[in-house]
Amino acid sequence: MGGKQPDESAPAVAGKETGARRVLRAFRPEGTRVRAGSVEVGGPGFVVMAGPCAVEGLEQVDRTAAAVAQAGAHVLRGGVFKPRTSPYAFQGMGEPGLHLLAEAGRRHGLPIISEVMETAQIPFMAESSDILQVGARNMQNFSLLRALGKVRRPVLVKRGLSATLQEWLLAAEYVLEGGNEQVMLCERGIRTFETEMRNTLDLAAVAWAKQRTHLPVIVDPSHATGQVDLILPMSLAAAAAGADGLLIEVHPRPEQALCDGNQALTPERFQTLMQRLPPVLDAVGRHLWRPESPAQVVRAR
Ligand SMILES: O=C[C@H](O)[C@H](O)COP(=O)(O)O
Ligand SMILES: C=C(OP(=O)(O)O)C(=O)O
Repeated sequence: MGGKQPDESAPAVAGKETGARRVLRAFRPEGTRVRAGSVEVGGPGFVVMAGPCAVEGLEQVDRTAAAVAQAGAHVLRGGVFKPRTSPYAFQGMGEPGLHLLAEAGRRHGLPIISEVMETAQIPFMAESSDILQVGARNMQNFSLLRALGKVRRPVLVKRGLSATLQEWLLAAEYVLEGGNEQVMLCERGIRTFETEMRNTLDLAAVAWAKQRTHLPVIVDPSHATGQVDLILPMSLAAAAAGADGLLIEVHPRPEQALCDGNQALTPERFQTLMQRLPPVLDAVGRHLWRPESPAQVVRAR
C-alpha cells in the first residue's frame, strides 16, 4: 500500500482485491481531527478515555466517573453491551446502563464512549453516546460498519483479535465510505503465540497507522495486556510511539468487577498514570488535551 495514491475513480473489479482509499494519509495529509463533545482527538492534545469495562450500577459508574474526571481524564468509557466469550458471563446492563453512563458523564463533565454491537442498537446508542465503539470481535461486521457510516457520531474501530493491518484499515474504510469522516483506530493487542499476556500489544502498528493513515490512533493497554502492572508502562510507550490517546479500564473495586477485573486500574493507580504521562508527551511534542485558550481560538480564525 505504501506510496499508492487513493484512486477515487477506480472502479471495483469483480473478483479482485480493492485496497484502502479514504483512510490513506494522502486522502487528507493534514490528518483528521475527531470531535467528541468539546474534546478533540488527533490534534496536539493527547486524549485519555477511562472508565469501567462494564457499567454495573449507579454507584460504580458515578464513583469511577468522579475519580477519572478528578485525575484529568477527558472521556468516560463504559460498556453496556458486552461481547463475552461465554453466554453465561455478564452481558452488560443494556440500555438502562447507557442512561447511567450518560448521566455520570454529564455530572462529571465528560463525553462518553460505549460499544455498539448490533445495527439495531445504533439509534439509541448514537442518541446518548459521544463516541460509538466497534469492538475487536465486531471489526469485520460489515453491515454494522456500513450502518455506522450513515451516523453523525464519531466511531472508534478496534483492531480485530487476529486482524492484519490491512483488514483493520479496510474496516475503517467501510465507515468512511458510508460518509462518516469522524473515525478513529484503536490498537488493543492481537493474538500471537505468546500466552503470558492476554494479547500482544502491537506498538509498531501504532506508528505504522499514524504514517499510513490520516485517522487518530488510540491504544487500549488494558485489553492488550490483561494485567494491571503492565498498563502504566504500555501507556507511556504508546504515548512515545505517537498514539493520539488511550482507552483505559478503571474500577473502584477491581476484585469485584463483573468483567475484566484483572485489567482494571484502581482510581489511585489511574491518577499515578495521569501524572506520569506529561513528561513523556512533552518529549514527543505533545501534551494532555486541554481546551484551547480563547487567544488561540481567536488566532485560528
Ligand atoms: O471488555 C470486554 C470483553 O467483553 C471481554 O474482554 C471479553 O472477554 P471474556 O468474555 O473472554 O472474558
Ligand atoms: C470489549 C472491549 O474491548 P475489545 O473489543 O478490544 O475486546 C471493550 O473495550 O470493552
